[in-house]
Amino acid sequence: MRHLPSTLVRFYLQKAIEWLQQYLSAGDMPLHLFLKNKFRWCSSSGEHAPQLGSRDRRYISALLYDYFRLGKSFSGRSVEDRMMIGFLICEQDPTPIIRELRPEWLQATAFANPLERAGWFADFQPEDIFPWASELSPGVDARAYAVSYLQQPNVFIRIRPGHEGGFAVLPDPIVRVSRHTLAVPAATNLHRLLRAREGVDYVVQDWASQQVMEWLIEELPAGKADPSHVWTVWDCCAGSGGKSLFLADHLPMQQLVVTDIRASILTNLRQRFRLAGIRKYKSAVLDVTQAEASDNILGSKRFDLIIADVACSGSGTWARTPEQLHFFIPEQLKDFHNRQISIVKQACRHLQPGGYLAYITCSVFRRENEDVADEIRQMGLTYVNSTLITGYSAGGDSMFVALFRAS
Ligand SMILES: C[S@@+](CC[C@H](N)C(=O)[O-])C[C@H]1O[C@@H](n2cnc3c(N)ncnc32)[C@H](O)[C@@H]1O
Repeated sequence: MRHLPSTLVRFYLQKAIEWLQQYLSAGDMPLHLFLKNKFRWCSSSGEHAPQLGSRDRRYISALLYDYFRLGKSFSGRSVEDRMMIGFLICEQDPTPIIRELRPEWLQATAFANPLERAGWFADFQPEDIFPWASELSPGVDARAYAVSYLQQPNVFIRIRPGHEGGFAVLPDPIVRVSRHTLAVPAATNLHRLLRAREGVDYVVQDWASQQVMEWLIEELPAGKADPSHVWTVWDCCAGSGGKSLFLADHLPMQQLVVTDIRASILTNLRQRFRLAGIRKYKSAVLDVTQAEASDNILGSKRFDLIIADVACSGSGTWARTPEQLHFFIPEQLKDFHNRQISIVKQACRHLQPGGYLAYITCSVFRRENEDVADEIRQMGLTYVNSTLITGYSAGGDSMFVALFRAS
């Protein structure tokens, strides 16, 4: 149990509240970027700004993140109370701050887990954290999902096939989830712990994302009837290439095309592909909703597998970015839904007869998952199967995947 001087504790709280107000009026930029800019400003503004060491940054960041982890719960309380409650519930050792600022709550620190600590407050209801339960996909446990916000999710590693040897002995705190999946608490310095090379021997990929791809490989004829099939694949919203990297490691491909609307993310993808030794692919910046632009890039090319890991609310990952809970309004789901339909509609024009479409989201909302899947059926594709990966119960993200086949 560390001791912090009273003036320092009060300084952390004052800074966190001041920055919270600035952050809320700045709009919905990612909190980690806002904090990065703030810390950079502090270290470059000389005597006009407070000089913050790594411990100071840790405490101020935790106060802000924990405030957002409460979601819509404790909404009748003051900002300062909510920040203190969040810190008490979500931090492993909240005593240095609580002892100084809310000594009357110290009893609650005797409980080990966040939910028990939260339950110590009479005005806490887990369901209040995430009050949009009626919008969730069937199969999402609203309470378990809401409670998952109280803890920072783990980081997951996927060991690339053929590179397992370097992971026979795992240093603390790395935990083996399965043969190819490892978990570590967020903010662990992996490069210091592992000799294995990131990007070469392993990639950072969430558990849910790995589960989705394992499920997909099993559902495709490659996993079942026809292991000799060599695939032509278009990853139309490829991002930094997590899904394509998985496919390249597990599916025989004769052609891989990756596109994304953002040039910057494709730069990242190319770097990851280079490290992974993947050279046989084509990449292009493309807004898939634009038919003419797609035709310019793809011509009349048709694929036997299209991965549409579409832009979505990202609600399956919000325990990593709890500030999103604050900014979310359910009306946004309509826009996401419409964008998803228009991506899929255009992408499907490049599907081979008999080819497969994998529709993927990192969302827990029915509007983005089952409702879009229903509309894909109405477009004339045959539904094969779907699954919801409820990563909130495994300390990771949650995702939805539905597989369709063109006639
Ligand atoms: C969920 S992310 C993809 C993650 C990626 N598949 C992975 O596993 O690393 C969705 C991506 O869709 C891209 N995107 C959004 N709208 C798009 C559009 N109209 N056309 C193409 N890409 C789009 C975003 O830039 C984002 O990178």
